[in-house]
Amino acid sequence: MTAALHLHGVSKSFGRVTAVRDVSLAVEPGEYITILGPSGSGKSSMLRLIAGFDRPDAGRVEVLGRDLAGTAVHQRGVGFVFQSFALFPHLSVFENLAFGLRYRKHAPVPDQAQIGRAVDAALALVGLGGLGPRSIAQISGGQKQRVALARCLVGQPAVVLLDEPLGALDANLRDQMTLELKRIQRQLGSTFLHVTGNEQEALAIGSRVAVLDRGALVQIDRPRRLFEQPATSQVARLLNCFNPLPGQAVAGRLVGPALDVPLPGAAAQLRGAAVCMVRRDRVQVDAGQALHDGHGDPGVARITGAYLASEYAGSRVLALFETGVGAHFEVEYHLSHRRPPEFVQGQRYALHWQAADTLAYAA
Ligand SMILES: Nc1ncnc2c1ncn2[C@@H]1O[C@H](COP(=O)(O)OP(=O)(O)OP(=O)(O)O)[C@@H](O)[C@H]1O
Repeated sequence: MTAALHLHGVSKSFGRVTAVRDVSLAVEPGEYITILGPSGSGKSSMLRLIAGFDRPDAGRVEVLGRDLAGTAVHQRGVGFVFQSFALFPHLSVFENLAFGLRYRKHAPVPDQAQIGRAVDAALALVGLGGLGPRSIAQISGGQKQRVALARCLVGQPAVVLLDEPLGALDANLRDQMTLELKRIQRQLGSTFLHVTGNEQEALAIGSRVAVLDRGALVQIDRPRRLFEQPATSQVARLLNCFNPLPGQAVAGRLVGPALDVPLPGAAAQLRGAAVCMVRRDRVQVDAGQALHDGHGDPGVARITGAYLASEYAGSRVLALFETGVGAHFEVEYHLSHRRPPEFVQGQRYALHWQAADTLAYAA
């Protein structure tokens, strides 16, 4: 099957900064790809190269098998939704959508009735049927977001690029639009690339998630696999649900001043500087045997930590411990299936988990 979008070894530098580093990526028609990366990892630069706002220094971009080198922005079959929406404030909602169809350089639509049908269909698709006559000043932020999306979709692009599309919305609207974006994409069956710095958004929306780290594509996987098997410690950090434990790998164990845990499986072969990643919701806390070092059971990893505080976040509680290894160690309790005990501030506890649940990486 011809990929909807195919990047072949695409790179782009600005002076000394390499914003996009040898990225290759094939996206099937109908896929919803989220692109996750920290600030400055090259997410927007990658979208801009696909849209044709910038030219790659090396590599090529293809849409539906067509090499886009030298193809102008408006002839690429690619639509772009800006975080700032970039709507025409003096035009009505209807005219914001109609403008592009009427005046675009490639295949403009002169027929008013045809424009009307296309605009109405796009507004209905994003849930704004009947809002065409309103001025942009008379609609809410969430509605502006939908208008920006409809304006992109009305041109029927083969690939839709969304640059942090939910960034300007408050939390409730963001959740609502997360579902809406997926529904709209499914209904259209078109191909979406959606940039975000938010791991929950990336995992919730993407059929696959592509992770960028310093301009390089370090992993692309289905959300569940990404979550369970992050390819690098950087990917694991980005997912924001692991405790990093830095140390030295020696004879099948990760050791440090306050650390001595078994390395699981093939990771037992690691030597030298390494980091273990421990999922916050996989950790058990025992008050009774706080200082027992756990060497007795090779299947269990254990460190000790002094309880600091808890953070309540609705259906979850995060308990924080000072272990002397790296940053604060966090234990997550999903209240639907376990409750935290009454921790005593300053008291030391044993923090333990199945060694097989540890992820380990060379540092
Ligand atoms: N036009 C430019 N001129 C110079 N440097 C640039 C330009 N565009 C991007 N960069 C640099 O390239 C790197 C990647 O930037 P980019 O905006 O693509 O990252 P990002 O992942 O989208 O970040 P954010 O999430 O903060 O928007 C950064 O170091 C940035 O400063």
